Amino acid sequence: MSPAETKGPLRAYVTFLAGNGDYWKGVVGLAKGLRKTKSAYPLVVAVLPDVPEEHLQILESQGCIVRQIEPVYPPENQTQFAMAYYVINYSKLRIWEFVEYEKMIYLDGDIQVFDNIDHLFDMPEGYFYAVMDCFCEKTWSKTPQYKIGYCQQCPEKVQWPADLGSPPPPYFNAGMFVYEPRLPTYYDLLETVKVTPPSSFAEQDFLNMFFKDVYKPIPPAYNLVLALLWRHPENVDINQVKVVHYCAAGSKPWRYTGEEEYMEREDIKMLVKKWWDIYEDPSLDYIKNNDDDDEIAVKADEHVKVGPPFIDVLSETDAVDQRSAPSAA
Ligand SMILES: O=c1ccn([C@@H]2O[C@H](COP(=O)(O)OP(=O)(O)O)[C@@H](O)[C@H]2O)c(=O)[nH]1
Ligand SMILES: OC[C@H]1O[C@H](O[C@@H]2[C@@H](O)[C@H](O)[C@@H](O)[C@H](O)[C@@H]2O)[C@H](O)[C@@H](O)[C@H]1O
Ligand SMILES: [Mn+2]
Repeated sequence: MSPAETKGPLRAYVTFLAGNGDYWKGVVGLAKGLRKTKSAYPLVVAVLPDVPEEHLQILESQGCIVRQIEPVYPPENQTQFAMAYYVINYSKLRIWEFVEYEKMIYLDGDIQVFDNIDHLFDMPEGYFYAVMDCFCEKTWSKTPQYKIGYCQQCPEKVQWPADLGSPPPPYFNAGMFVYEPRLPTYYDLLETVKVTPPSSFAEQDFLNMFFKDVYKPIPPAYNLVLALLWRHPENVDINQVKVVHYCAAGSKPWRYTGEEEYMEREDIKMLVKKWWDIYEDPSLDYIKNNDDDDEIAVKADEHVKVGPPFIDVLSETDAVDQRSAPSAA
């Protein structure tokens, strides 16, 4: 059934791919994982210009909708990001311009979905939904919360000291979130990033600041940040986990060696195997059928470019109306 005949507003999952390295394998795994859960929605991949054509064709062969985006850079800064490559993650902000979709679920390329989570699209509009992060890994060592041993996953363990003011508001991991692409929000994001000094967790810190008034935490089952397994096992029921985020050092399944700290754990080995079982399952490969001809899937050599023409068209019509509307999450 082509989008034109589909009932109701368009929805999709979306991920982000940059560089000519091996993250495309994560995206292929994600596409196959969503197919295995029988999700009703496609996977859009926002790709930077440095992603090789060969990788784009692999993604399209797996039924992904490839969308070219331009990079977004933070203002000039001397910041030491927790990981130097985090600077490219600001480009994730481009997914707010995919306004042909009424609602999207963003998933990092190092995430796998093991149970159907389509029901998240039916949560009330106007909020930004994501899972709370953990502050206990070394990547947080420069932050005040790490220095005093405070983590929002166990706020009773170390009280937030009064002389540091009020405790930090709930803070989400930006590897997975439910959001509503809207042009006024998109323009506001791009303008605000220009005047916001970067910090350790790059766009994740920025998004937490930007959406702090509409952020709604959802359970860790929807984005298991692996560190919770050894930092806060009491907060995790591994049998209830629907989405796994392979963000701990050494846990990217397609690069897994088992050598880094915690990587020899049996639960980590089991989750990495579960990822590989999907990645290598030929029955989960995309099979193009004639219905798909009407899909937005593009031919190999002409990736849909999102940019001025599309935005210009909108800005002559709806965007003006939308600007008067309150900006959604
Ligand atoms: O070389 C890279 C690094 C990152 N990413 C994308 O940016 C996301 C965020 O980076 P990463 O997941 O490595 O951060 P982490 O969640 O591990 O901190 C990845 O999942 C990918 O979708 C990418 O495509 N190429
Ligand atoms: O650019 C900043 C990144 O910040 C987040 O990763 C971190 C965070 O989860 C820490 O809490 C963990 O300790 C760490 O391992 C992990 O890499 C997002 O997953 C990623 O998508 C991206 O936004
Ligand atoms: Mn990630």
